[in-house]
Formats: sequence, structure tokens, C-alpha cells
Amino acid sequence: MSHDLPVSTITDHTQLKQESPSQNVIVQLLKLYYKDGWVSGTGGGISIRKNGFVYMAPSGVHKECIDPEEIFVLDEEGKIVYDPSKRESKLPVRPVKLSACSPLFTLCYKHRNAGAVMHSHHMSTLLATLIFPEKEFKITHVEMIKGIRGHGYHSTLVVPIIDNVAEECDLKDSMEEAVLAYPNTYAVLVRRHGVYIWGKDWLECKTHSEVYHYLFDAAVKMKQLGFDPSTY
Ligand SMILES: CSC[C@@H](O)[C@@H](O)C(=O)COP(=O)(O)O
Ligand SMILES: [Zn+2]
Repeated sequence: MSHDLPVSTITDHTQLKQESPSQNVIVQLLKLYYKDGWVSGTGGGISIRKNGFVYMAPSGVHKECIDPEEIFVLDEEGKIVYDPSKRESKLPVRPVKLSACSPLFTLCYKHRNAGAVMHSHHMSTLLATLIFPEKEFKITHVEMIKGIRGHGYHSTLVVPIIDNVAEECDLKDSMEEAVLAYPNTYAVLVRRHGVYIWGKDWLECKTHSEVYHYLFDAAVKMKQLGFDPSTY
């Protein structure tokens, strides 16, 4: 099977369907995530794994301004099978390199069978790591917790927090440790940096992303109001 071909007729995230080409899904979700403040200043990103291929946005570019043809395609072993910098085009081609998040996305595919992984720098993700100075973010008795697979209103939702390092790719070992140690989590927070969130496919990753961001935001506000998010 060959990898998805981008379909340029998709111009808005509301046109996305489960089976839309992964390049189009990535491009449209990044526009949406930019508006939400999740991928500003070129930071953050998203990757999709489908039918034996892995799709990833390029590194260090404005994530809301990516063309579907600029999405890298890798095989399941991590070998690049489509390099956007080498494509043939009548228009000028800007040089792009693979996202620095690639090893982090890859470990979620390997250990959690994820179908999509996103990385956000939203302010609430950074603040959530400050209100929990230990190694876990915890929140309980909030209706939206039900939106994370395997969790209910009465659950205590736990998200591991790992320490930030100077280079994104050097987060690999500590993130791998956290992913293996917390089999019920679909997110790992990175202190003073952001979060990685995944799901079984891009739709579940989108749901989880919205729910986790809501819960990080809620926890920060609860703390400001004098409530402890981890108790009821
Ligand atoms: C504001 S730049 C932040 C980056 O260094 C990094 O944290 C990041 O999330 C982006 O990685 P990228 O290589 O652009 O996909
Ligand atoms: Zn980052």
C-alpha cells in the first residue's frame, strides 16, 4: 500500500473525516491548534500513524502555515520514505527538516500502539507542571475526566511529569520511562515546557487533547481559587 496523497480540496477542519488523508488532517488540525495557542511560535506539533506509515510535520516552521506536501512520511521503522525538501515542484521548495519531536512521537507508537500523537506548548500545560512540583499531575471529580479512555467522574486522573532538557530529542529516555510506568495515561507533561498527548487514532487524540487541556486549565484555576484539584 502506498502512503496517503494530500487532497487540496480540504480547506477547513470541519471537512475532516476519519479517513481523510493524513497530510490534510495534520495541516488542518495545526491551524486549529494554533488558534487555541497550542502550537505558537513554531513550537508543538502532531504526527499520525496509519496503514504502516507515519506522517510528521516539519521542524521549526510556523505550524499553522504548512502545506500538505511538506509533511514527512516515514515507514514503521522510522525510515523517511517521502522527504518534502526533495519533492519535484514548479513552485519554490523551502528546505525543511524532520520534527525534533520525532523520537517522542515514535515511542508512543511503539509502546502504546498510538494512532496519533500531538505536542502542545499551551500555557495551561506549563502552569499545570508548576502547581504540581512533584512527579504527578492529579485531578478528580470533574465531569470532563470521562473524556479520557478508561476514566470516569470518580477516577483520579494522573499524568506523569518529566523534567525538561535543553534539546527536545533528549527527553526520549525519561518520557519512555514514564510511558511504561503509567499504562493508564494518554499524556506526559514536560515541566516548564508542555505536554505530549496521544490516542488510538487522530480522532481520539483530538478528543484527549481537548479534554486534557480543559483539565490542566481547570486545575490551575481551581488552585488559584483555593481548591485542591487532586481531592474532593
Ligand atoms: C519555540 S521552539 C520549541 C521547539 O524547540 C520544541 O520545543 C518544539 O516543540 C518544536 O519542535 P519541532 O522540531 O519544531 O517540531
Ligand atoms: Zn516542545
